[in-house]
Amino acid sequence: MKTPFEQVLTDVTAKLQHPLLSFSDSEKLVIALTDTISDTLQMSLNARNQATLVVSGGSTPIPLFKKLAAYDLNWANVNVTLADERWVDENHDDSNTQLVKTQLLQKRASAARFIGLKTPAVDIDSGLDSCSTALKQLPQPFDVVILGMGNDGHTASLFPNTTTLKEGLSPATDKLCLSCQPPTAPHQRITLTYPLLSSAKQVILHIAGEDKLLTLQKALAAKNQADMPIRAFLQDPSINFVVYWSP
Ligand SMILES: O=C(O)C(O)[C@@H](O)[C@H](O)[C@H](O)COP(=O)(O)O
Repeated sequence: MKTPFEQVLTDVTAKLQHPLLSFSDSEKLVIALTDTISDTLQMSLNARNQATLVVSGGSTPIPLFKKLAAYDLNWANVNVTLADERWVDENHDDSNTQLVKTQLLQKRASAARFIGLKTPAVDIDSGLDSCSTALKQLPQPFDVVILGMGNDGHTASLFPNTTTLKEGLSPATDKLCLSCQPPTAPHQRITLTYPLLSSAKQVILHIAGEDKLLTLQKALAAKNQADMPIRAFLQDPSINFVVYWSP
């Protein structure tokens, strides 16, 4: 007899068009995900002598960052950038740049080349051009994109029902990044757009907790992407997208 929660997991797995890897705890997930990321980066280093890893902010990836930082890779040839950034200076505690520099770019990974999204521009919209120029210098498609998800269905800084969301999710946009003013979260944000994120060789949604699995179930139960932007990824069978979940 399945518990109600096991039924949610079964339902989500059945409805997803992409694989869901579930782990009994966060530590096991982090070990498996670190192996996947480092193998993919290593393949690219072998083939092209460089690799690009795109990471998200939030609290979920912190144990992953710590583990990855100690991994034996030629980090000097690895580019690291962000799926999104809050429009705050690096010394602000909400800065994703600060998070990545203090949690990921340590130990062996301190040799990696970090490309941030926050610029010295006076405001966010004036910063988009130089952000886009920096992103264009990175080899594309990216090797690995790690996304998180909020319980409102946002991912990166593609927030529900925001003014720039339609363009951010449009497969036809030629923009690499956009600004976003989330009504439900602090700070203006810069986010990479859906076509850029989703074109990565490997897109990983890293989520933890029963609440996130229920959010995923809700996202799979209807179609409107403006209400839950994560649906853009869930509904696209052409992308290489995998969900990693632990309680
Ligand atoms: O910088 C950010 O806020 C993000 O990139 C965002 O999309 C994050 O991944 C989710 O909000 C999940 O955050 P948690 O991991 O804290 O739940």
